[in-house]
Amino acid sequence: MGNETIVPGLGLSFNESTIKGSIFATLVAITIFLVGSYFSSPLRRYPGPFLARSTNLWRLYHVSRGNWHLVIDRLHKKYGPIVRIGPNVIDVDYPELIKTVFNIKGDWKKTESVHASSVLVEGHIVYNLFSETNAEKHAREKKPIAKYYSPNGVAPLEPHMDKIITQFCDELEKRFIPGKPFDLCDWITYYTWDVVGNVTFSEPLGYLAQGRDFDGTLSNAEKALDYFSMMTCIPRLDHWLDKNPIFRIGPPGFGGITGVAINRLVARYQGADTAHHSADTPDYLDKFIEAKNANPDTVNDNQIVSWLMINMIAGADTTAASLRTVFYHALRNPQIWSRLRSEISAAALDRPSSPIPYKTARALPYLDALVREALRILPGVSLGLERYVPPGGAVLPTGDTLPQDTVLSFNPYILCRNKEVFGEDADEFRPERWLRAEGETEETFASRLRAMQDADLSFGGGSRTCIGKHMALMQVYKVVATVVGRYEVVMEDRDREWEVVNSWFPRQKGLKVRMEKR
Ligand code: HEM
Repeated sequence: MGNETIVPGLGLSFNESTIKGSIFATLVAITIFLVGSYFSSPLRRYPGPFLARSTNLWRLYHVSRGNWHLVIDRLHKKYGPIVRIGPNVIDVDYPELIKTVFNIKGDWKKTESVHASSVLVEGHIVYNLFSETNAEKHAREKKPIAKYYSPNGVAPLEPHMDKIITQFCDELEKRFIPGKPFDLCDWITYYTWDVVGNVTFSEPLGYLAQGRDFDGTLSNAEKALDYFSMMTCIPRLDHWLDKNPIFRIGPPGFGGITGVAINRLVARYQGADTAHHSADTPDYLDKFIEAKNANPDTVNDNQIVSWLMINMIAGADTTAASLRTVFYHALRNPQIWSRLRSEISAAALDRPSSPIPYKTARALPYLDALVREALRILPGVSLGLERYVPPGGAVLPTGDTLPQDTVLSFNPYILCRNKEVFGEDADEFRPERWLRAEGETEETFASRLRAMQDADLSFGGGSRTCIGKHMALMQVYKVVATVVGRYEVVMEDRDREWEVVNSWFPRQKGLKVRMEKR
């Protein structure tokens, strides 16, 4: 008999040689599994880290560290345009494939990687406009409301945004002028969440007024997004964790936001929110009720709550991430800020008494270049957008055919840095790349611009393109133009890099500024 290990309390005893034997058998099994999956996969010819070929845990580990964009960038620099990042997943840097994959037909289906951002209702998982992967169900959910997010659909929302931009400026002036340093990152978050509240319910959610995450929603959202980002790697895990009907082990739920959505819906039906809501300036809740009335057989109140929630969950942090990038780079590079200021002055927009109209802001070429460059250098989604290869397989630019159901991952962060499209300085922040260069012919510029636009996946593409794009852009252009027109803003420490945590949406921290009125 060898040495025995006794587990107190359980009355179990293990023989030392049995333990060693079990460890050895487990190691052998793991090795056989790793080697087996390495040699048996049709993707074995594609380069990538050894562990990534056998398990998605490798990717999950890196995504959980919040620096996936840097890891995948390094891997593409090392291996080239194709990197195997999972047993059945390859990440590709082929802008020429975007039009084929992100098409209107939707035959390249979204993978289950987005399923975690759903809810469990009475034991059933309920998907939303973002996480629904079934093309027919997705179309049914999108059709009744798509028109409210088109450029014409968002135009009537401008007064709602004006109200919040005015409040944003008032709060900053009251609290920080003259010259008191504050973190612009936090205030941008309060701004975008309040805009979403106001365009959706005609009432801000209250973060600007309170100057803090008073109800914990913002920090809950951060934790939920961290969780979603990890579940993109092994979506099945979510069934055991957050969607476990017996014992839920997930991130904090969106109970607060769900409560807000339900309460506002009930208040609207009862006419109890007339203190802030007027039919003259309709909001999304009005539109969703209109959609229900027009489609009584397919739209019910649960659907309305789902649409309301998606506005908040998908609309605020994405826009905040992009807006922070605009300000960070404009403030870090004094020549960018000064060129922007000159453009605003030349357009007679200095010290505007009210928020600058979207149409005016959109017509400023340098501001436009700045926003495009910010969306390029750090896209609001910097994880891979995954699609299944459809029946019949797919041919890569290399000539290789990929079998049906292989997962192709397109990371906007990578595609937006493609040197063939964006130039050798693609890693640098340079808004001028979006403008016609000196000596460049109109035709050359037009074709260069088209190539850059075609490679830009910052809002996704095709049938699953971002529904909130026009709303997000309106928020961004208007507030940047208004702030630059009104204030002198200086970054506290221009040499200090900020911190970027790449969650489902990138989260930046550390943009300390001081402001003065112009
Ligand atoms: C600058 C801000 C934003 C960025 C960078 C952004 C980015 C994206 C991207 C890349 C996708 C495609 C995801 C995929 O293919 O898997 C997407 C989809 C989506 N976005 Fe946005 N988004 C922004 C703002 C918004 C806003 C304001 C809303 C508010 C409604 C929104 C709602 C959605 C929805 C519902 C989808 C799924 C659309 C579908 O599958 O039909 N987004 N977004």
